[in-house]
Amino acid sequence: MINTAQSVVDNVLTWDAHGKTVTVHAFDTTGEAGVYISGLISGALKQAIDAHGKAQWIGCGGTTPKPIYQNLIHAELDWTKITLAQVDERFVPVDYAASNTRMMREALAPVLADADHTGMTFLTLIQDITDQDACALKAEQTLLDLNDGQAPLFDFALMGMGPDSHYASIFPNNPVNAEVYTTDRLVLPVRPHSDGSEPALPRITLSVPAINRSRRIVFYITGQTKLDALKGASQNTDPYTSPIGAFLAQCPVPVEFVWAA
Ligand SMILES: O=C1O[C@H](COP(=O)(O)O)[C@@H](O)[C@H](O)[C@H]1O
Repeated sequence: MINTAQSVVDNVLTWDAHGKTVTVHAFDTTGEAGVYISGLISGALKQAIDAHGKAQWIGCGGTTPKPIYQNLIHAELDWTKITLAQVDERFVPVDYAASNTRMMREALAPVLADADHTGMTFLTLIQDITDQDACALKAEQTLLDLNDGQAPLFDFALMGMGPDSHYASIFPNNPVNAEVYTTDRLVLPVRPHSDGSEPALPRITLSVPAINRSRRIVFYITGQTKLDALKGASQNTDPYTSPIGAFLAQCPVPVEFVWAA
């Protein structure tokens, strides 16, 4: 275990990282964590619908969040008033095994909009599978169209982090890191690495300024390896080598982590 000075109160771990406090809600099981996070999401969506008549949120891909999405379908929500967009995606057809879109559609199927539009709207970032740059531009336009040409404000962001400390499709040592924190773009293409490190596939990601346009940002991570990676990377704010550390340092809203052993 990484030796970061931390305090633990009522299963909440905290430590300092460059003047900010990293807060981790710890659970013994993924089942308990899943119930907790789906409660956070449904609460935020309900609150947004009550306040603005609609809710918009973003969700990550990978393997960890699938049970969260499967849990969420049991929430009593007016799904027709909700739009879910992706945090990031592999630039692959949406029926491929590697597709985050495929995973999210499968997990959320019972509440997704059908042909009659009675359900939650799901916006995939894959808006063009022939050209990665065009795909990112079209995905950005789709997000703008959702909000009468304005950049959207998300009511909730469900984020994940890999053991290499990448989040969204923002990986250590990728050239996109030079612009993804400061760009005016909402969506950027991410080129694959050729040295065998991740990302092996081309990707499409929301930019950091786009993710920052969230009222609440919650990362869900599991296992000791990821917790240790978070502790280590949170002490390094270099956007090139330590994506999550850089994200925490710049984020204008408090970021929360939920961790299950
Ligand atoms: O590649 C990705 O990885 C991260 C973490 O995924 P996990 O499988 O370790 O949970 C995920 O948040 C991101 O959306 C995904 O594209």
